[in-house]
Amino acid sequence: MIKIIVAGFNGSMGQKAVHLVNNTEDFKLVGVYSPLVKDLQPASYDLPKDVQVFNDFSAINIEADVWIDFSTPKAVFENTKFALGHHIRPVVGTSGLTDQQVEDLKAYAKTQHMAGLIVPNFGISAVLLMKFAKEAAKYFPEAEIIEMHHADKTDAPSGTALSTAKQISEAREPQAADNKKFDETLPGARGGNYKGIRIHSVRLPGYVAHEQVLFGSEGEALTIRQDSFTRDSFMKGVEIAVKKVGSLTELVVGLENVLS
Ligand SMILES: NC(=O)C1=CN([C@@H]2O[C@H](COP(=O)(O)OP(=O)(O)OC[C@H]3O[C@@H](n4cnc5c(N)ncnc54)[C@H](OP(=O)(O)O)[C@@H]3O)[C@@H](O)[C@H]2O)C=CC1
Ligand SMILES: O=C(O)C1=N[C@H](C(=O)O)C[C@H](O)C1
Repeated sequence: MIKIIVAGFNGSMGQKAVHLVNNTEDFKLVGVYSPLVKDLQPASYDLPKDVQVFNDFSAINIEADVWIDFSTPKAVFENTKFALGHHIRPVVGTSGLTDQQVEDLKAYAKTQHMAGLIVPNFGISAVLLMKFAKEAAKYFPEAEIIEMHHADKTDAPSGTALSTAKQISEAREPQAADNKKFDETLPGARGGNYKGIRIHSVRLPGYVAHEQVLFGSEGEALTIRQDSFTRDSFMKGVEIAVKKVGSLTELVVGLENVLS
């Protein structure tokens, strides 16, 4: 039995994660965490009666194997550190960790002799998009990313877009940073700049999570696109991550590392 805590259980993804845990053989929900939740009735969030509801770190004193995190970009670093420090393996879906924070967490995991998984995107379509983009970058070094999300998403760019940009930048020939002088008559028109890769973030009602990577070269172009139409589509990846995180020996980034 894998004993699980879900952080951010009251959010859109947290509720899906709670449902997944409640309905998966060998998974047991032992606790849920979200700081603003007070006097909550377990039934209102589809929580089994014996689940402990926590609204602050200091009260979390239960035994657990895995910490699923779907909280907020502001909270994810401290949450992950807490889990590692309490020997609960984190499976982190929350976006917003900077490259430096990921490095710091990896180093901290080592000092704690702990492992875990940070997953920018649990969707297989997104995992494949990143794999294909990395491959294409060897031949098409010039790339831009457009990510499109629902209007409630507070952070930009998406974690997936940043992860895609990181992988493209690591795969392509070293390039001079994008230092072309653009005359931005509307500031921000050229998007964010990750090591020379422009990222454009769209936030609109009706969308869930989508990304396009556009590669351009002399006389030709390649576009790779993925679409996540429902939040349920991420849950297969969460299930795999929770089942596989126990076999890892360090803090790892990317679902591809546990897909066989
Ligand atoms: N990796 C992946 O495949 C996916 C990742 N995500 C990411 O997951 C994250 C959550 O997304 P989503 O569910 O849509 O967002 P929501 O805003 O719906 O949920 C976030 C929840 O976290 C709670 N929360 C606030 N502070 C903390 C804290 N310190 N610790 C724990 N919980 C906290 C919030 O509670 P309250 O409302 O009371 O403040 C809220 O219920 C985002 O970063 C998103 O990008 C989303 C989809 C897929
Ligand atoms: O907020 C979301 O919805 C999503 N967030 C993740 C991200 O920032 O990349 C993953 C997916 O895009 C959905």
